[in-house]
Amino acid sequence: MPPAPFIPRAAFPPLDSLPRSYYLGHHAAGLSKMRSILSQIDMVIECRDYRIPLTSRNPMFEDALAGKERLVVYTKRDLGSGGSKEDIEKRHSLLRTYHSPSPVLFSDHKSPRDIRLLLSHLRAASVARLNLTGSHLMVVGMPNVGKSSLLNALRQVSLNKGKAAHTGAQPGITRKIGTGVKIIDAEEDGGGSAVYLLDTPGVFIPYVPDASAMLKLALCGSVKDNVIPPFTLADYLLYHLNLHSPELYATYCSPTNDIATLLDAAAKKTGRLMKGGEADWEGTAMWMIQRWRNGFLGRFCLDEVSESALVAYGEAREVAPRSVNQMRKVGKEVLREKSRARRSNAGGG
Ligand SMILES: Nc1nc2c(ncn2[C@@H]2O[C@H](COP(=O)(O)OP(=O)(O)OP(=O)(O)O)[C@@H](O)[C@H]2O)c(=O)[nH]1
Repeated sequence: MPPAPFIPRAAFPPLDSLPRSYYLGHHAAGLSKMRSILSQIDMVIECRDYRIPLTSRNPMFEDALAGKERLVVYTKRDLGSGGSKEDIEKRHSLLRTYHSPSPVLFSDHKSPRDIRLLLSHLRAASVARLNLTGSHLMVVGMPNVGKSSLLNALRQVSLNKGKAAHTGAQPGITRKIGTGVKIIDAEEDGGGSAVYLLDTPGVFIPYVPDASAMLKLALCGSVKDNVIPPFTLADYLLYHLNLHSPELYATYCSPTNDIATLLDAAAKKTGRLMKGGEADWEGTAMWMIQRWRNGFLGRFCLDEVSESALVAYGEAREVAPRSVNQMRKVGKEVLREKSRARRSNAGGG
C-alpha cells in the first residue's frame, strides 16, 4: 500500500501566552522626535517588509506622519520573490492599487536596478518640488526592515560613497535620529536640487493583537531573538515551509508537522549536538530561522496578498484611528510596567 499523502497543518495552534509587545523606550522617543521635525520634511519613505506586506504596517506612522507626501517601499523583495512571474506581477499590482494614490516601489538593497528606479523616482519628485534648498526626506519603518541598508544603497549607487549608516541582522541598530545624508547631488540647469535622507529608528507596534502577526514579525527579525522561544519560532517556520513545499527541508528529513523531528534530523546532519549526543534544539532552531531569513530555506511571503485578503485587511483598517489610540495607551502602560519592574528589581537586589 502506498504511504498516506502528507497533509500540512491547516492552521498554526493558538498561542495565548505569546508576548504581544516589543515597544521600547527608543521606539516611543523616535516616533515623538519624527513628529516634532515633520514640518522640515518633504517626503516620508515608509519601508515595509516584502515578506509581510500587511503585517509590517505600523498604523502609528499613518497617524503621526499624516498629511506628508509618502512613498511606500517594500524592502527585502529578493527574500519573498519565489513563485511564478505572473504571481509576482499580480502581487505587485494588488499592492500598488491598495496604496494608491501613494506610489509603491519594491527593493532589494543589493540590486542596482531597484535602487536606480527608486533614485529616479526621488529625483523626479524633487524636481517637481522646485525647492532651491534641497529636498529633505525621512525613512521610517518597523525595526530591522532595512531602512539603513536602503539609505546606504541609495548613496552608494547615486554618489558612489561608502556606508553612512550602521546596519545589522538584529533590530535596534539605529536608535536615534541623526542628520540628513545626501543621496542625490544637485543638478545644474534646473535639473533639481540635492536630496537628503534622514534615517530613523525602527518603531514597533505597542500591542500586536494577533499572535500570528507577532510570530511573523519575529520570524522576519523585527523583534529581538530572545523574545519568542526559538523552538516556537522554528515550529511556525515549519508550518509555513509545509504550506509551500516540504521539499525545502528534504535534505534533513521527510515531510513532517513535528518540529522536534525536523530539529533532531537537522542537528544530526549539521553536528549541532550537545554533550551526550543529544540534539541542540535551540541552536538548531536559531540556525534554521537564520537560514530562512537569508533566503536559503525558500523565498516566500508569509502574508497572503489576494483581493480578499486586502479587502479583509482594509475593513480592519477602518477602525485604525481608534486602535491607534488604544495602542498608544497600551504602549504607555507597557513602558510603565517595564520601568516599575526595573525599579522593583533595583530595590530588591
Ligand atoms: N536580503 C536582503 N536583506 C536586506 C535587505 N535590506 C536590508 N537587509 C538586511 O536586513 C538587516 C536589517 O537591515 P538594517 O538596514 O539594519 O535595518 P533597519 O530598518 O535600519 O533596522 P533598525 O536599526 O532596527 O531600525 C541587515 O542584515 C540587512 O543586511 C534587502 O533588500 N534584502
